[in-house]
Amino acid sequence: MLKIENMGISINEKQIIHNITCTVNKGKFIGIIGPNGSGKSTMLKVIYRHLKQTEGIVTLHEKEIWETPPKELAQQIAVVSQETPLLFDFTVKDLVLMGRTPYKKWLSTDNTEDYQIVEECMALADVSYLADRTLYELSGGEKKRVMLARALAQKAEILVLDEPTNHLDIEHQLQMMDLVKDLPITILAALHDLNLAAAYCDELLVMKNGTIYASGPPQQVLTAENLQYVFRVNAEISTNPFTNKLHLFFYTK
Ligand SMILES: Nc1ncnc2c1ncn2[C@@H]1O[C@H](COP(=O)(O)OP(=O)(O)OP(=O)(O)O)[C@@H](O)[C@H]1O
Repeated sequence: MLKIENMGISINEKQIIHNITCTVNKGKFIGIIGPNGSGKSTMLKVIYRHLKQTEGIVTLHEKEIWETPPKELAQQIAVVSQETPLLFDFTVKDLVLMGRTPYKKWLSTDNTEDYQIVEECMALADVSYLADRTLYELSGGEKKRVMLARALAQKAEILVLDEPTNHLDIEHQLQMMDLVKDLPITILAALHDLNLAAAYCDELLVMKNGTIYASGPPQQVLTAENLQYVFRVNAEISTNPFTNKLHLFFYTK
């Protein structure tokens, strides 16, 4: 269980996020939504230890994440961030294999199991056909899927995704969401597409001005009133006739 208590972070004396308290239960798909600049990425960066909180604590299995050795944490939390690493000369296969690093001892070589996991994760992320290409030769969406394959190869119990569907065409957006939804692990994803968030997430954290404004199942938090207050748009709440999931229509006037 991931627990965040009174967490906040200030950068150069500017408070970016504050008073974040939430518990993420095992196996749940948690969506983080909120307008631009509301603090979604910053909150995720603290969770995957890219930034250190200046207030409060973040624990995984009751242990403060900053007390966990990096290798051990990498076995527990995998990330697909918004940035692509500058590893342009590596082939896709090699990049995905890097996901196995947290399981390696000093100077140990990759084994059959590692290669099997790499093949399996490339297939899941639909990038097997790119295996021998370098990152430099890929489109934005292809890179995103390669980064997902690498994160999957990490076999972590929590997968953090910062705008995972950004750059993806509609087929790959749905494929990505279907894939992560079916994983037997905890997912924490910052999402801009509120209809995807409504359709796939078990719970949503709605952020505004650096803190959590509302949280709960999509039906509970995606109300016209909340959407007007948080996103400053009008919304008609409906149901997708094909999936039976919540569907939102937006308008401004
Ligand atoms: N390193 C930094 N130094 C100063 N301010 C920062 C830094 N990183 C983020 N911020 C500011 O913190 C706020 C929250 O940023 P963050 O990237 O977390 O928002 P977000 O909700 O993910 O936004 P978006 O939807 O646009 O990706 C923004 O106002 C941003 O300008």
